Amino acid sequence: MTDMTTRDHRTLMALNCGSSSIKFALFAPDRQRLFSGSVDAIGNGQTPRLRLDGNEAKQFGDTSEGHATLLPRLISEIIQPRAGAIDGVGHRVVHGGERFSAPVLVDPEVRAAIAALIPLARSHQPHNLAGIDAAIAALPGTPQAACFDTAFHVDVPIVRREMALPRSYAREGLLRYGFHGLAYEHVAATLPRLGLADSRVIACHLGNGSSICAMINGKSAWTSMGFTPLDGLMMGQRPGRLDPGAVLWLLERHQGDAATVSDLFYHQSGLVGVSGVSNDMRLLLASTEADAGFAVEMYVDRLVQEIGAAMTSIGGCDALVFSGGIGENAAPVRARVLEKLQWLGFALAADANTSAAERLTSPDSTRHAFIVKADEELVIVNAVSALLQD
Ligand SMILES: Nc1ncnc2c1ncn2[C@@H]1O[C@H](COP(=O)(O)OP(=O)(O)O)[C@@H](O)[C@H]1O
Ligand SMILES: CC(=O)OP(=O)(O)O
Ligand SMILES: [Mg+2]
Repeated sequence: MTDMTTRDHRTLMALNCGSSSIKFALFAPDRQRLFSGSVDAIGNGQTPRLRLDGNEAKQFGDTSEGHATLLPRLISEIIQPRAGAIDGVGHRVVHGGERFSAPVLVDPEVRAAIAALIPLARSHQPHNLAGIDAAIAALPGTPQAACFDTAFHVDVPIVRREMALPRSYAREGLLRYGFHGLAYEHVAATLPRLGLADSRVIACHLGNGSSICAMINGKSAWTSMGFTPLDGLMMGQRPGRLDPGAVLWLLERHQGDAATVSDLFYHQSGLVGVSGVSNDMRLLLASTEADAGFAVEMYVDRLVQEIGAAMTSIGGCDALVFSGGIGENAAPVRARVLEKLQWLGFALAADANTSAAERLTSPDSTRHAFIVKADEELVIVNAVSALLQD
């Protein structure tokens, strides 16, 4: 039990390890953000870059480094000297499987259960665990909480959570879990301010991993990712929806070597695979290579296809929301998507789009599109705060 007085004195840290990035934020006891930052371009051959409080990015580590080596230094050299005492840490954990549908405090048994889900989120779960381990090492005895990306989607109707396979597999846990739930929870919390509390909203979270969530009244009703974060949209390094026949063909082509095919799907496909240039949308938009343009066109086309699936699944759409590194910053991608959806009544306001205004459509547009900046860290810190009050 923790009383209100204790709660009022907690400084909390949120750590969000994505497939190509680490995002972090420190919150004062009054829940004001003390500072925040990110390390991006991890694991794609570029030098990782650290950005603090929106200041200019600077090199952090070298090209060969991944989350596991960057995290301990980030915590001890960058975060701890600025934060002072830290009283609790919340971590994004991408896969919660069937067991975790709400945030939990991490103990060795919970850590082991999170580790057991590594095969279902190979390019995330190890990074999430690296964050947990680094924080435990740097802050021994400090409560650590895990907040799950899958939890937001637990109420998706079962007919959409199961696959068209013998139902015995679903009983073994072969279900469409969906991901990016912390990002969608923040979008859902923002909808009332946009006048969209009681609406059908298609939220497109477009980062290195990209997905869509169709929400009815702020609750997930359909999502494009599935059993793993490989399904749905084309992404930075992942192909998205694939014909299962192509998976079988690739396995045969590689003499049954599942590790090679897994690496192809998690790291060498999507924007980087198609373009042969990079998974980084900034580089693709600036590139003169024909395949870079082709990859961006495919990304947009696949996105529009899945928006269609999302809309028909929930019987319409009152508004579209863009978030994530691409959704918030890649104006040409947003413009192409909204041009392709013009027939549905989305009238792009070109200036608003170029300047990344909150509303991207003109006042007389039949349907509106918005940018909502992703803030998984806020969702995480609120969850830790609630957990520590129990
Ligand atoms: N100014 C920008 N213009 C275009 N794309 C951008 C811009 N800034 C970031 N991005 C893209 O956002 C993607 C990373 O998104 P982010 O949400 O940070 O990743 P993660 O999924 O790892 O959290 C990369 O493809 C990156 O190129
Ligand atoms: C679930 C997922 O794809 O996450 P990220 O966007 O961090 O890759
Ligand atoms: Mg992301």
